[in-house]
Amino acid sequence: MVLGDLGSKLSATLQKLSRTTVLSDEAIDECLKDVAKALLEADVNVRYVSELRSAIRNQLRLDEALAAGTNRRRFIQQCVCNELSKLLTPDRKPIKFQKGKCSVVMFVGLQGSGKTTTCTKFAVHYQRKGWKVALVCADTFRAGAFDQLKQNATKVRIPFYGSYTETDPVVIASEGVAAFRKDKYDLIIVDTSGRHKQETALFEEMQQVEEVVSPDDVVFVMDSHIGQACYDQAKAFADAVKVGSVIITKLDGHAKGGGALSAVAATNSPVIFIGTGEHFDDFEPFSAESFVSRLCGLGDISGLVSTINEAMPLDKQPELMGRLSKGMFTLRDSRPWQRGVFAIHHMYLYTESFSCAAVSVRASFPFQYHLRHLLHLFLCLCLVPGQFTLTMWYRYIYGVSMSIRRRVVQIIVSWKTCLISSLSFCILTVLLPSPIIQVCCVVHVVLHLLFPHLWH
Ligand SMILES: Nc1nc2c(ncn2[C@@H]2O[C@H](COP(=O)(O)OP(=O)(O)OP(=O)(O)O)[C@@H](O)[C@H]2O)c(=O)[nH]1
Repeated sequence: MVLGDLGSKLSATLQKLSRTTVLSDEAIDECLKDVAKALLEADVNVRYVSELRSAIRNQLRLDEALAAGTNRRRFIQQCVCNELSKLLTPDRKPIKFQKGKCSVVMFVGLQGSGKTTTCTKFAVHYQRKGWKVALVCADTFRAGAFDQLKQNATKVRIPFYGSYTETDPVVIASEGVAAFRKDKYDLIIVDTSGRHKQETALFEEMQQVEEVVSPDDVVFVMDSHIGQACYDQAKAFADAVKVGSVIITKLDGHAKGGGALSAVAATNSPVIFIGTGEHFDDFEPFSAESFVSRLCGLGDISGLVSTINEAMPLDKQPELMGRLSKGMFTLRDSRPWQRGVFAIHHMYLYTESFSCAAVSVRASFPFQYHLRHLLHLFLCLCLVPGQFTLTMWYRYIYGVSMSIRRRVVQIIVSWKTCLISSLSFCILTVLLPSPIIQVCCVVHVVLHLLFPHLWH
């Protein structure tokens, strides 16, 4: 999970509060101190941390007016989440593009922040929705920038515009945008050179590009590793051009990520996507509530629902709803959905949302501690072989009585299945490093090897 470090510290703090027997003022103070410490360590700007702390304090003062029976611990956890969400939700709403109306988006940011890669990811995201998308390379500063964009665009089959001979980015940008506008593209994405706030000439050039292409949105691309320096850099860009959205990149590494909060505050613009890897699929739409909820370990049911909506083949949904309403939903029915989840590489998010949701019912469900592992196990059994049904359990039991000779023959016959499922489990063990899963995986692989006929 992105921002894993900050997330685990925040959820540990909030869980510590839930375990406190007497919820005294000291316990609350200590909780707020731990939250502030976790945020500071994650490079969140000092000013915002102290603002957040006093905002939570103010909300807690209202606590006295709470109706009897309200769970104070839950209320405090909710306050922390709400205030963090507020920090990530500026007044300005994300700009909505319309298919059929030609929109231009200009990408700006520091050198090496990941603009060119993010431009392609952004283009791919809209291309998959059926939009007509094009890329323009207005980066003449870095040698090889055009080649990089050309390579990326060719790989994903998106038309592009750039020049090896023209050195003026303003000319390239205006020619490229005019050409694609003429061809009625839905979305034209302009990549610009990376620059630093001290480079006045490059800043002026960026303003000139903005003037000629008149973008509908200017996206500030920020590397999540830059830490406390982020606020000043983001502010310099926001003062120079009309930044309307932010994309945070490289959240897959060891980034502390608190800079995201600073970038939002400095530009007063929402984070629209996050980059979580070098591949074009490593790109996630950003929702402040879901993000903060997962960060605080409170589960993300709305995220799970939207993931399911994305993953489930649309033509299967009415049929599925019908079966659900008749109480006829079986493991077999959930299979296309599971495969869909795999297909869009959301497995991690999916299990994460589930397990977080399990943690959130901790108070009301006595076996909740094991629920998280059971859910992982369930997913592991259902998802990986993609063939598991309840009847398999019975076949396991009957398989034990088979003769050794038949077992050996079966193993030889179905070695491919064994190999694939063993490899799948090894990958799963790496993805979900929980001891129970590891034991289950080993047992499962052994059973596969001993009774391979069960998978036919
Ligand atoms: N791990 C990781 N790497 C990324 C991500 N986004 C981009 N990168 C890598 O960061 C490096 C720089 O990315 P570029 O897209 O070339 O950056 P740029 O902002 O266009 O660079 P300039 O044009 O010099 O300003 C490349 O090696 C990318 O593969 C991300 O989300 N995660």
